[in-house]
Amino acid sequence: MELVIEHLSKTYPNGTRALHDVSLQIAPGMFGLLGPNGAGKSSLMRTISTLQEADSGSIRLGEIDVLRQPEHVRQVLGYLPQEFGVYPKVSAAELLEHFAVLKGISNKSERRQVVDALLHQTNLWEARNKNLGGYSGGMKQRFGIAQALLGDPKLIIVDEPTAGLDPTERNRFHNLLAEIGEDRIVILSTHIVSDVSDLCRQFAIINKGQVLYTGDPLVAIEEMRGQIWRRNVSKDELGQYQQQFSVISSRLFAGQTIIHVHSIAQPGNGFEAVEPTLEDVYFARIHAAEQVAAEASKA
Ligand SMILES: Nc1ncnc2c1ncn2[C@@H]1O[C@H](COP(=O)(O)OP(=O)(O)OP(=O)(O)O)[C@@H](O)[C@H]1O
Repeated sequence: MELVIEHLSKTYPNGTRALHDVSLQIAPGMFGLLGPNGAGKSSLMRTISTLQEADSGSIRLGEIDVLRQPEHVRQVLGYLPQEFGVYPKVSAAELLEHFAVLKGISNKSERRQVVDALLHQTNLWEARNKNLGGYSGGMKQRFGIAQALLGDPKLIIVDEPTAGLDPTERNRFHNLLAEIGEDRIVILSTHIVSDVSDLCRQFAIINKGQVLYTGDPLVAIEEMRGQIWRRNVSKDELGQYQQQFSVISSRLFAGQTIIHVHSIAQPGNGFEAVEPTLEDVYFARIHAAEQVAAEASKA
């Protein structure tokens, strides 16, 4: 089953253009949707999840017309929203049982089996009788995945799931996502580039409601080969370099400022070529789009 999004656009009543002619083709497996804050990721996720409408365009999930048959989508969809609220005074086992009833698993012994299996799969079995209010961020996110997996959905959407998790919990969450992404479509919306490079064989970069790139992360990296250059600069020089070159990122390392420049030709003395990463791809694409927008606003 494929998810095919074509020419999707959405402008909110206050005039904010959140999605502009978005087209994406998503095959089973993990798909990373990468973009800065405000790029339109949540708007797209909510539209695919049938929680809000689009102004124009279409979304097809296999045979289902997502925008016209929301009730069909809901039967095959699991959704972990950005803000996943839980009832603090009930246990994971109780709440999952309750969600399972809502999901229509009416046979008691079947429900028990499903709930127990999900608690094991998400590594919450030991803590199943603890109140959710006492769960850590990572445990809450794993519980979010458990509820999203009820009813064996074909499409799972997770919105910024690793924000705020410590490295161990993030790692554990990655492993869980990789496991559930084996045989269904999992869309992972995030601004954390390494979430995508670790997990996804397909991804897209969106910025200001527009798709800047979509494809395979390894291909995207390969395409940047030979175009990323690094140099150490002093803090005072940074502004000057930004004027002169396409500085796509600058970061401090051991008290020094390291810049990455995107350039097809060797930018000059003191620059050395580096192996590009997905982060370079991401910053280079966003930077190029901003340049185009700046030029257009000048004209
Ligand atoms: N209900 C709304 N009404 C008006 N504007 C909205 C609404 N929801 C989102 N926006 C605006 O639409 C744009 C896209 O927002 P969206 O939440 O989809 O982005 P995002 O990529 O998910 O960002 P974040 O990572 O910050 O959640 C932003 O400018 C946001 O302020």
